[in-house]
Amino acid sequence: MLRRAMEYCPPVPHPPPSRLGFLELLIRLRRNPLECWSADFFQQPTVKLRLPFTDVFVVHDPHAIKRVLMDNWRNYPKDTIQRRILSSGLADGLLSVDGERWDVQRRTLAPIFARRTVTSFTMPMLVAANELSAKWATMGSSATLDVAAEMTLVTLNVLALTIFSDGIGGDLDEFRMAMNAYFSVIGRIGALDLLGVPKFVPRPGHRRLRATMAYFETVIDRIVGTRCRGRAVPVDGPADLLTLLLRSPDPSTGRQLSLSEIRSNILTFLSAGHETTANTLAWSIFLLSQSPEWRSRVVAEAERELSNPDDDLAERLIVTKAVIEEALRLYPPIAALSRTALKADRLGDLAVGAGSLIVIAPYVLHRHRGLWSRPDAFDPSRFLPEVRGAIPRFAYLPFGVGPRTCIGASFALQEATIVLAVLMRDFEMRLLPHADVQPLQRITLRPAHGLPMAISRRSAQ
Ligand code: HEM
Repeated sequence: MLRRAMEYCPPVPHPPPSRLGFLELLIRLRRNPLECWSADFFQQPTVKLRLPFTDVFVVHDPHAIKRVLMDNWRNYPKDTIQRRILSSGLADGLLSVDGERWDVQRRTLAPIFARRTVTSFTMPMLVAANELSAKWATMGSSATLDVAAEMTLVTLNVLALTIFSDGIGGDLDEFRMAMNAYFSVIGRIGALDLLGVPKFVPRPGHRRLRATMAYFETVIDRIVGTRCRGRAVPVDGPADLLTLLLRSPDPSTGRQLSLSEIRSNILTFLSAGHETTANTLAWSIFLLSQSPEWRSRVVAEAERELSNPDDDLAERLIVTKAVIEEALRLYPPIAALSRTALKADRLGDLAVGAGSLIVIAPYVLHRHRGLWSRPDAFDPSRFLPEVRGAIPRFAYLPFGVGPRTCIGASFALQEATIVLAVLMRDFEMRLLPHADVQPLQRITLRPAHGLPMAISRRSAQ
């Protein structure tokens, strides 16, 4: 009882008590889609809505989720809104392609993200975490920083070190600024998208987006060109993702990815793996700043395990990983997934017409009253190995599920675990008193006003 009274429930927008009208829905979708979920969505398994242009099924019934994302997944391709929001400009990458092209790319890329390859990236992940720690250590005894922005630096650095181990070959800051510009344009759901206005009708900011894409392509082409002449990859090339991409044949046909597919996939990994993991880290640090109990457990584990940095390091950081998984539950970086029904289907008792829009929102699912106890409370113990198996399989989907599940899930979990452990071992991080921390859904779910914190070295205390 006492424990419950002390439980920390982190900030979220207060759900409107009743459904929103269409105009209010449009306004809130543009401002912050999290504000659209009225209280009933957190209680009902599946909700059918009629919008002017289509029926929408908001699906949080585990059986129906299984049908849409696994059993009948070919009937539910990504819809145009998700395609535009998540993958603008990444036309040939795994996130965007469908049908036969997706089959080939997924088969070809799967071994690159297999467990053994990912654990071999422990060292570059540690290098990036230690570089950030060394930078913070030079900043004096009580520096103040936007920790959310710092996390985007470290995750971009991890990707730079694991994709191109010999560096981006230019200015990492310039690349990061281009990434920020890219995300600020693609992250907004506008009325033109909701009303199904075709792609050729210009959206605000999209001219700038084309210039940013051209910049990325030039940088990546220069790196690929330096690494290999034509398709000849040096046999002693570095053991990084670029080498794996250049070498990987499709296991079924032996065909290699084209240079354009390689370029799109590098860009896809950079954009799909950068902000998502950065926000996971930012939310984990924020949640730990509010919980002395979990903070000291993570610090004790980090001090014990980081002294032995083998490839299995992340697997030994059990408490740290539980905190990250709880942060992914409360603030899932991809807060909503959407699909279109190609043909008519049934989801339980409901008939779904061809062309209907299906929305599955991890943000709602993870706080669903019918699936979780104390859904709004921060409690990483739900994810400790002895009880984790009790979480229903389709109740927790930070990485999606089924054939189109996130290919980088183990990469992201390993990276976030290692970086969080290093920073918690080395620093005390306190939220500034005036900080107003609120989640905002753009392309990813991030703290709306950053995460201003006072940082001081733990060894110096
Ligand atoms: C915490 C970090 C991450 C989260 C929360 C996340 C989440 C997701 C989700 C929810 C999907 C499925 C979307 C859908 O079904 O519509 C997805 C797909 C994908 N993710 Fe991640 N992701 C993360 C990190 C990464 C990383 C590090 C990479 C690569 C380096 C990556 C690459 C991809 C790709 C390529 C896909 C498309 C897979 C396909 O369609 O076959 N992600 N991610």
